[in-house]
Amino acid sequence: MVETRLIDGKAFAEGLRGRIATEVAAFEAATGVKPGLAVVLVGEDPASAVYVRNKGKQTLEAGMASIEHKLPADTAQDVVLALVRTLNADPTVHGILVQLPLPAHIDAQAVLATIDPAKDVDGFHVVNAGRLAVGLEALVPCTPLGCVLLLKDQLGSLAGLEAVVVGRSNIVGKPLAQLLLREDCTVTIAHSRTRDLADVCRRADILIGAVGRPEMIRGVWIKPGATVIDVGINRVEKPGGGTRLVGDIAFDEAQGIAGAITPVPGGVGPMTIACLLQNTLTAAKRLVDAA
Ligand SMILES: Nc1nc(=O)c2c([nH]1)NC[C@@H]1CN(c3ccc(C(=O)N[C@@H](CCC(=O)O)C(=O)O)cc3)C=[N+]21
Ligand SMILES: [Mg+2]
Repeated sequence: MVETRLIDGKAFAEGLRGRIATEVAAFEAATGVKPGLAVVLVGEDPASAVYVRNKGKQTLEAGMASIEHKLPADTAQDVVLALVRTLNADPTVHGILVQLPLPAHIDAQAVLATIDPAKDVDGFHVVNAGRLAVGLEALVPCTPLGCVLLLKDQLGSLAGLEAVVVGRSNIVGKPLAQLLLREDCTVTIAHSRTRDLADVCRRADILIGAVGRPEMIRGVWIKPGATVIDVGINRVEKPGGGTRLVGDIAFDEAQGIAGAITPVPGGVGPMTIACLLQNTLTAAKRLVDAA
């Protein structure tokens, strides 16, 4: 039995946001440019509205400008594309985030492809995905970046470790595998069709849940002492009524097995927003250097 450490992503993210705020102030003093983040929200998904509000608040707290565009759910795709082009051309905007998911009548790939890759602070444009894959300077997706920052804080060097990423999405699983490769991990991407998933997970020194299925990864799938990162944010019904958030990992079962684990909430989620602010500052610096 090991004592399982809690990885406090909320506290780490707070510290990171403080360091970013200091850098933003120095950048503005040196260049006269205040980094600006534009967030586009189409429709009224309540969870998305909460995330967008948190992003706006933390952007302002970091000393950056927050530009919010809220469009009705029935907005035509051409209108969204025209807004993105306007933001691409706006010199006060250094980062553009179009909140996903988009309503079904809008082709998300077409919208992402329209964002200037230099302002693509989500790192979802194919140019940034490709640049990450071939090892060029890129804007890197925020959730994977946050996971790697937590892992390096816990473990120091990740070189040679076995990492298993459960989940193959374009926004988490695939870019996270690329980042872990860059850290010299031995990387496996597992998913819903993986055979003997429990055995694959038990190989992992670093186990990452990014499938979006509540508590799917069980305690006995974890190698004793492994570092476990839970990307899942699933809202589930409580037995007595109401809802609560759970991750993709059965958190209670992991106690006494995992060496360390991120909680949900308070783990990866806050790191995602901190990394978004980091990417906005990075984009602003590169845009000013290129001007
Ligand atoms: N273009 C785009 N980029 C995104 O990065 C993006 C997106 N679309 N669509 C939605 C998802 C989700 N997402 C989260 C960000 C922060 C928390 C977060 O801060 N969570 C807190 C609070 C959770 C809660 O209480 O609801 C926590 O885990 O502790 C969660 C989820 C970013 N997303
Ligand atoms: Mg996923």
